Amino acid sequence: MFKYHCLNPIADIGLNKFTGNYEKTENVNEADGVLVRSAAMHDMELPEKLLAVARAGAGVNNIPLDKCAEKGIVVFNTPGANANGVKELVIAGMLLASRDIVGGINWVAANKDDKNIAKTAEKEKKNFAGTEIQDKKLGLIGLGAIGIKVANVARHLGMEVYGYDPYLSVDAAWNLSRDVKHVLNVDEIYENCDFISIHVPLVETTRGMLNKDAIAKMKEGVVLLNFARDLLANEEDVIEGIKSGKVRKYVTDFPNTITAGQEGCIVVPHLGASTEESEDNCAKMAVKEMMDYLENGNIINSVNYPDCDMGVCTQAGRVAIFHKNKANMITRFTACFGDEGINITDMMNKSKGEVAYTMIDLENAATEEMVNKLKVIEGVFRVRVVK
Ligand SMILES: NC(=O)C1=CN([C@@H]2O[C@H](COP(=O)(O)OP(=O)(O)OC[C@H]3O[C@@H](n4cnc5c(N)ncnc54)[C@H](O)[C@@H]3O)[C@@H](O)[C@H]2O)C=CC1
Ligand SMILES: O=C(O)C(=O)COP(=O)(O)O
Repeated sequence: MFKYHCLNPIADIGLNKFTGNYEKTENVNEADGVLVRSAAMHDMELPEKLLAVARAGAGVNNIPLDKCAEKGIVVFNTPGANANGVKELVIAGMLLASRDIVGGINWVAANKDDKNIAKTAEKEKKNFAGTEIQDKKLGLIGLGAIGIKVANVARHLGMEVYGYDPYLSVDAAWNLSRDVKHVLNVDEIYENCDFISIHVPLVETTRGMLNKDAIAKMKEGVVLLNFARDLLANEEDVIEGIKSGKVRKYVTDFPNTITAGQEGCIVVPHLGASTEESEDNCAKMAVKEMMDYLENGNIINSVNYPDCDMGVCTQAGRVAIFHKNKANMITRFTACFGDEGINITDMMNKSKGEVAYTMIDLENAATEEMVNKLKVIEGVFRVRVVK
């Protein structure tokens, strides 16, 4: 029996995929797996028993990835599962920045008791007029699951699209409209685009990349859209840009004390992935990944361990070892079984950066003694008897 805990509400359609072998627990300390959306986990004590964290979503900056890796806790996310939800809101963001739709709606609500509202509206509407997005230039920083979708739909809306992503995957390149201008220097986006939308993960190298130096290179009246993470922008610099007239609007999905209620900022309460479809997709994918890992030891879509998939174990035993990615580890692991005369029928070793994962199928189940021998090998973080 496995136990799981939800740090955020997770869609039932996903949770219902758990079989009778799973039980929900309100006590995180007794959970084998944790499901999470945006709950902050950095200050959380990681329970000793915990084997896996599945983020029902894309961004994992709320999870201590390295700390989890060192404890042999696999962190998963759900690539692409909420990308369409975000894409649609980015398009809405461009439209909200182009015309004062919100101002207009508020005006109507404030004048609801005016018997002549139909007539007055015709006089007032000039105050909420704007521009169109067709034929404007859109620059996308990051062409992953979301960036590609925004690029392709913007082309259909008649925009000229520039894309920048130094790590563009082959899969992404296949899915990207041929009409998107792929630039190799982000400055080309800053210098040419009327709308700039950022879709990269928040990591040390991307933190604060939309700052005053970047803004200085941009066109007068640029619209900035941030549906990725607030800390990707130096928002004090963005506010300066708005005050000076250089930045026409800043559309962000991440309210904070810098942007909330600020003139020129259109702030949405982190609604990018809050659609029925995205929530369902993410929940289903997160639960599937967690079950495959808990039951079979297979890792698919992890952000802190390599993918490693040996299917369902048909042998008597399966052992999974989390360890440092360094020389001579496999020899030492195999010796632990060889010394006891246990035959290894299959094995797989994969690495990701400084960590590695080894799965070993055995003709006989591993004994406690063998597991203890593996645990004391220098560089081993965790040994898990899957079967
Ligand atoms: N507002 C919301 O509700 C949501 C926000 N997000 C945020 O959006 C981000 C992107 O999501 P996805 O597109 O699904 O992720 P993804 O992993 O599919 O795409 C990210 C892309 O950014 C690229 N990249 C990394 N560093 C870069 C750099 N310095 N310059 C340019 N490109 C760079 C990568 O090569 C990758 O193609 C997430 O990390 C998350 O922070 C994601 C989903 C929902
Ligand atoms: O997937 C992401 O990165 C998101 O930002 C969505 O967050 P949420 O699941 O809506 O709390």
